[in-house]
Amino acid sequence: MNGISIGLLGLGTVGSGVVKIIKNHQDKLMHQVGCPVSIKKILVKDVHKQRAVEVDSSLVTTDPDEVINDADIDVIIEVMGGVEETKEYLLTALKNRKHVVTANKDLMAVYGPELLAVASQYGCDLFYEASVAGGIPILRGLADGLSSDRITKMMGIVNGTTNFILTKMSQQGLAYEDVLKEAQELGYAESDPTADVEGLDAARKMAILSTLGFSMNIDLDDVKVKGISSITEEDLAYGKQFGYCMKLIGIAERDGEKVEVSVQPTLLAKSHPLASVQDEYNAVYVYGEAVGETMFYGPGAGSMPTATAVVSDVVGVMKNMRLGVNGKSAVTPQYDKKLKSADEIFSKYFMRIHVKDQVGVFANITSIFSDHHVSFEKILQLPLEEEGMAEIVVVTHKAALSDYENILVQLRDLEPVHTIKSSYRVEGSVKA
Ligand SMILES: NC(=O)C1=CN([C@@H]2O[C@H](COP(=O)(O)OP(=O)(O)OC[C@H]3O[C@@H](n4cnc5c(N)ncnc54)[C@H](OP(=O)(O)O)[C@@H]3O)[C@@H](O)[C@H]2O)C=CC1
Ligand SMILES: N[C@@H](CC=O)C(=O)O
Ligand code: NA
Repeated sequence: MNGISIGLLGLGTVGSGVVKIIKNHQDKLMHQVGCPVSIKKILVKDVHKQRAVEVDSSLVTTDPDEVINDADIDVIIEVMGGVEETKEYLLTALKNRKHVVTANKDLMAVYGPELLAVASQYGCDLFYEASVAGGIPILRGLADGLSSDRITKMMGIVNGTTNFILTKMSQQGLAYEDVLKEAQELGYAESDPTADVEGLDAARKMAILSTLGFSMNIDLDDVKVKGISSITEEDLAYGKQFGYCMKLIGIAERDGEKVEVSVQPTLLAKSHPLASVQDEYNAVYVYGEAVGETMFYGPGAGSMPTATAVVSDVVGVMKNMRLGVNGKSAVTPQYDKKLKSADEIFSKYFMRIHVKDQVGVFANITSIFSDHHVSFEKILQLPLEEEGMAEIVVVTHKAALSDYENILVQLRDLEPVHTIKSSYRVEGSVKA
């Protein structure tokens, strides 16, 4: 090979990191792949925009055809985001027999299987390491490092923005809106941060992760999602008092042939390995039948960490080129999808409710729990400032999700119950 030409789609946070790594690590890249790597064309929306990195203005274009249809370009790096239009660009590129590297979880969570099939049909690689947990090599960890094992559980802090927000809120008492703004300024958040704070970004990553880890096509719609925007200071304080910390956790668990996948704010026992993951850092805890516990930790967002994963994928493409095995690494899922029903999903739960402070209320509430065979691990009642009102906080023992949901319905119908203020999944145990 005389050299590898790259077409870059996007020159924002990640794209500028890619340009810097290709420029600054040229020696290392040459050594790994045996030829120079250069960027031939860069697609942007606005050619006049000030960039975080210096690029020759002749490289920059607003015409996608100059990139995806350029016969001299070998590899397309897609770091522009978007779904439908972007998918069309990548399909064109693959059909033009260009290898593709993408950081786009929105795209891969929905069209991943289709794009991978087209890639292998045209003998091309399609790598997407940066789409899950930014700079952490988790997809390679699952596809290569743990390929001989049977994965039964994955728990991930896979969204840097929300972990940053929850860390600053609980450790420094900062306000949600202020910390979100800081996460946006630091380039962690998506251009519209709704997907971050409402859990959709993490859900997309969990769909990609569980599809690979469980070798089963998990669709985005299969992932139950709840975000962090309604978490209050009181929830964080009670969590702390009980020995837990609040994290947005993606959980993918397999029992036998059936799996569950969800993303939700979770109170984690402080002794859990994921509890120490702070700020914008991500981590994925993976349990395999043979290997036991493993944890992959690192920066899940930001320009240079994400660009590292992108350029490492390019190195993967180039190594495959030398071996003549491009397009052969995608493995079709081994299993048909089987999802657990609500009576097959078990967890502990935290609930905070406001009730009228009158005779018999406590007994009414506890009898609803016992009618559904759910017992308490912890329970607390405190008077509220409002006259005649009390707050009850419980942590249950493990219960079926179906039972817990029925309890919530019955509590809402119980006259002395004023509001169910919050309800969260709980992972791990805290002893007194
Ligand atoms: N930021 C992060 O930490 C991470 C991001 N990702 C993913 O990487 C991708 C890029 O993210 P990020 O760099 O943060 O995004 P930015 O918004 O910073 O950059 C997007 C770039 O793409 C260009 N672009 C967007 N739409 C079009 C279009 N229709 N036509 C031409 N150019 C377009 C923009 O052009 P212009 O500059 O002219 O507006 C910009 O340069 C996304 O898929 C994101 O989810 C993945 C992991 C981490
Ligand atoms: N917005 C995402 C960026 C990386 O995927 C995050 O905050 O994790
Ligand atoms: Na990654």
